Amino acid sequence: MTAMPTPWPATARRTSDGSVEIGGVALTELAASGGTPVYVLDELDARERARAYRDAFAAACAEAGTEVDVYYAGKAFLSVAVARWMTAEGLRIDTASLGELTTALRADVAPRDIGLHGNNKSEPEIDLALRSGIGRLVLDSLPEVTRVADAARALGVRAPVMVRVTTGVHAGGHEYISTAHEDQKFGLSLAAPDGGDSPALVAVLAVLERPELELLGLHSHIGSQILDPAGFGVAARAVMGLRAAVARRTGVLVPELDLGGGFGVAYLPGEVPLDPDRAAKEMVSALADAARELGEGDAPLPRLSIEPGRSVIGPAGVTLYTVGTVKPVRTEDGSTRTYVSVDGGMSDNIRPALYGASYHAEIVSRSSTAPAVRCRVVGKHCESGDIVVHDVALPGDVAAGDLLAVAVTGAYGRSMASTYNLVPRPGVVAVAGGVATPIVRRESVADLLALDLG
Ligand SMILES: Cc1ncc(COP(=O)(O)O)c(C=O)c1O
Ligand SMILES: N[C@@H](CCCC[NH3+])C(=O)O
Repeated sequence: MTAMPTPWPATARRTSDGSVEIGGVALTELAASGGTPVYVLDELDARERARAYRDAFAAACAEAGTEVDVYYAGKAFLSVAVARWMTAEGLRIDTASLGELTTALRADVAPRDIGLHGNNKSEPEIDLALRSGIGRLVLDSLPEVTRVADAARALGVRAPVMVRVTTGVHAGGHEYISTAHEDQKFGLSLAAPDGGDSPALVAVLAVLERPELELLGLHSHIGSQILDPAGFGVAARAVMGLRAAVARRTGVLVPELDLGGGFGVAYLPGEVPLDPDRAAKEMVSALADAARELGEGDAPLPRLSIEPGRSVIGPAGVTLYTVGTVKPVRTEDGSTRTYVSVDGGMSDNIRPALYGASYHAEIVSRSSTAPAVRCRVVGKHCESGDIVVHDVALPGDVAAGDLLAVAVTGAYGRSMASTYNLVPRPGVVAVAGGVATPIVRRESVADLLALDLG
């Protein structure tokens, strides 16, 4: 039995017959009993990653004399079971919709350990957040300050809030997933082009004027799939600057800063993920440097929070497909590429089509001594952009019936899945200690037809 290297999950092993098991569960058996495609989540791997963030940030913060809360960003993938794993490892849960919030509550996450994001929160979202007493709502615009304050007044509660700011730091893997540059929909800008108050400062002052709101902190999320931690430091300093401006103007020292998620992972063999220890040190030293430069002297550093999603659940997940049609195709440069079709595609993983994202795949039902050939793994949808893996070397004898696993699909796979072509969404199975536990049921055509009102 051989452990499989990055980007495969921690417990992935190739056995002596060449097939692969994860969490002690043979993928061939999993496919035979439940069918494919299926998302497989290595519980131990996900929990280890959650602990790594908790421990790295707790250590860096303790050294600097402050504390940290780690919120797992449920948008990466949330189910009741995953919410429970995360809280068992000491993480809180960050949600971004009624569905995510309801799932976290269904998992019995303590409401005070839940956060709610959204640039356009609905009335039912705000209402559920306030009624259940969640720990924080992250406000994203000036109108939302009024809406949440009014809703809190109507319910007779005080709403704990943060204000999300955009620092101008442009970081991350793709324009669509960078979130702190100026020309996009999230947050309130720190920039004050006309020399007046920045939109972020205006919103903070508006929060402080409403007694129904309790200002917990300032929030910055600069993007996703970030591999260089420097951007976190720049953002931390910028938010510390706003905190100082608020203190000068009002005397209020905002107690907490959330520096968001976005920690990058290795999708391909040989890639180096962002190390949680490095990210923690970068963020915390930037906070301490900024405090010193701002002349805050002995004042305590703000409490820190972060919101990792992808880096906790992404590498813990693989998608298991069955190979169907295999077709050699002549390319424009005169060479041959083998198109390997699988029984899923862009409906279970939109990231290659949406972001040009790269993935790694291997045959996991057997080993082969056949020389490798250049392959493109494609789905079953009516779209030529329905690509699962752009370029991968697979054994030349790859054939219908082989099982193929794609690595690092635990984040933004199932959570961004669609039913394009009325293809039902795959289920999610957690594997650990030799046991496979379905945690999200596979959708069926009957489920889809149940929505069709005729
Ligand atoms: C506000 C916020 N927090 C956390 C995350 C999680 O990001 P990631 O999954 O890259 O860690 C996102 C998504 O990018 C986000 O928008
Ligand atoms: N969905 C994106 C990242 C999330 C962006 C959320 N702010 C991805 O798959 O990479």
